[in-house]
Amino acid sequence: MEAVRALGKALSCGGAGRSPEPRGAAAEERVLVINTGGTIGMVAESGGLAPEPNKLVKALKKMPMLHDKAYAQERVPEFPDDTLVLPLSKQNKRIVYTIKELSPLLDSSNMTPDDWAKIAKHLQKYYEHYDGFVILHGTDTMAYTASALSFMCENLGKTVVLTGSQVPIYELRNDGRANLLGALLFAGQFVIPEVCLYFYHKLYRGNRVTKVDAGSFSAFCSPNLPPLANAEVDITVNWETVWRANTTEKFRVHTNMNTNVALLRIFPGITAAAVKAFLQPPIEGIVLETYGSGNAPNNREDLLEELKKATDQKVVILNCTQCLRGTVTPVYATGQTLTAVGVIPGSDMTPEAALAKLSYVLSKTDISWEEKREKLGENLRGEMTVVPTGAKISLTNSKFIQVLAKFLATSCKEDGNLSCEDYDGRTPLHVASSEGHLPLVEYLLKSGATVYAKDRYGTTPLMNAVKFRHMKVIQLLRDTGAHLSNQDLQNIGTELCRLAANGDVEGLYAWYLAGADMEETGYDGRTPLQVAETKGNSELLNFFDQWKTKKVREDEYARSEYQF
Ligand SMILES: NC(=O)C[C@H](N)C(=O)O
Repeated sequence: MEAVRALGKALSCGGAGRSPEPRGAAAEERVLVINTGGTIGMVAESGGLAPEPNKLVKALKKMPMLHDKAYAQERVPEFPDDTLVLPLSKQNKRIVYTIKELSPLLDSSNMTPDDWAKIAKHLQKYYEHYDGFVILHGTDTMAYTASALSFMCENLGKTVVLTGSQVPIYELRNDGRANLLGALLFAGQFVIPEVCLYFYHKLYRGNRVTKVDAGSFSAFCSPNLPPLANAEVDITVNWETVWRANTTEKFRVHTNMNTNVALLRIFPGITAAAVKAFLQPPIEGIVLETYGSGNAPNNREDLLEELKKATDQKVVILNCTQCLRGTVTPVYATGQTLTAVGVIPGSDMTPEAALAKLSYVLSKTDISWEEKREKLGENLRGEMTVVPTGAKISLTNSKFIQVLAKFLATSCKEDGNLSCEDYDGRTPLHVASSEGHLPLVEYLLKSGATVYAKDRYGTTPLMNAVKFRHMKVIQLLRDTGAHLSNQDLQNIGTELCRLAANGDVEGLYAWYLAGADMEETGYDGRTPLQVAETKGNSELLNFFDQWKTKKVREDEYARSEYQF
């Protein structure tokens, strides 16, 4: 934790009295790059291409498109050794990125669910310290990792982008530079709260991709969902497609995936003995890769019997098509037979996503076998297309959005996106938080608005709520995962001391709820409590008393009768 704090300090824009960064500089966005290996950082060895540890940062520092040396040298305080900075982007942003190299670096063919867990734990550990995340990964199993992480990351609110390359970044002609740059720009400049995969100018939903080409820079495709964004002459985000967590719960990772799962691809003449052997314990779930729109022979009693026996034994069988594109439908009798023996239709999921989903759902210990089967048929992370049942208010209903936007007195530029911004980059959530409109804040969060949106000045909805002291809104935003950024915490000690000097208990309380450390010292080295003690204000001392004796419990405060 200390190391993280130190890093935060080094990356924050300077202490009191220091010039924070080169004059006139743009806001800095911070991205953590987790390097797991893959071709992007490989060198040729006698046994073939293999990842080379401790080489990437040094090499990137010599690439002007990936490191602005002049800016880094002028920067006060200086960046740590593992931290680089991109040249100023067209959107006037400075993306500062830190590279964490996992050990050992892996060819992705060597990866296992333990490695997915390791990545997920890093995301959890550093979640509040960075605006976005890039995961450098080999292409061979990138679609599996992206799918798995999409389920393991629950209530994700920040952008996570996997990328890699087909040719090492150290070679003259390579795709690594462009892929890394694109991934950094998306992770640092957009709140796309998904596990994404960026490759060859396109940002995809991670659980929708599959590797389709071993010899092309365009290695991936997303057969059943258009890209989330395109990085061509302009960067265009397809906001209508972006998945929203629609939650007021905090980010967490689920890492104990069930490994008793497998993929079984049927083929003409497959024997019942092979299927039987495959379905033996400890197997708990399989993805059955079938023909066309989910078909398997319905004239093979022996085969169907083995499948039926397995589902009776509570083995979960999820049906996916072998076709690259298309979906499992109940059009054919040969498909319906499978459903009759207990096989679950898997819609248009890729086998990679279906396997990861199976592994995730089966690992849940708090739900029954029937509930697990039900969950597998639900769209959990945008991994499959479901035909909506019943009329619901749709976020794609632009009239609805416009009415809401009007109500919020903001001008909405993009239809159907509750995180759309006005000229100053303010979203409806910024406005509702400033106004202290709790039901509306809750509604927006449950409708997919992001707590991590920043306006033109880098201000978040949480800071708006702190400024106008809307305690319950602060609490709700915090519950949803909002946190103070380094920019917010600049000179925080001095601000808290100022509030203490003014006897402003309400102001202190707002910062406290937002997560500020009440022990930060001001410019003169005193803590807010020391300032309060010299004041002798009883309400102030009472506040600090409660804080000190841990009587001030966040949830009690926000929801209780405590009145200022
Ligand atoms: N292009 C690549 O990254 C392939 C490599 N074998 C890997 O998956 O690690």
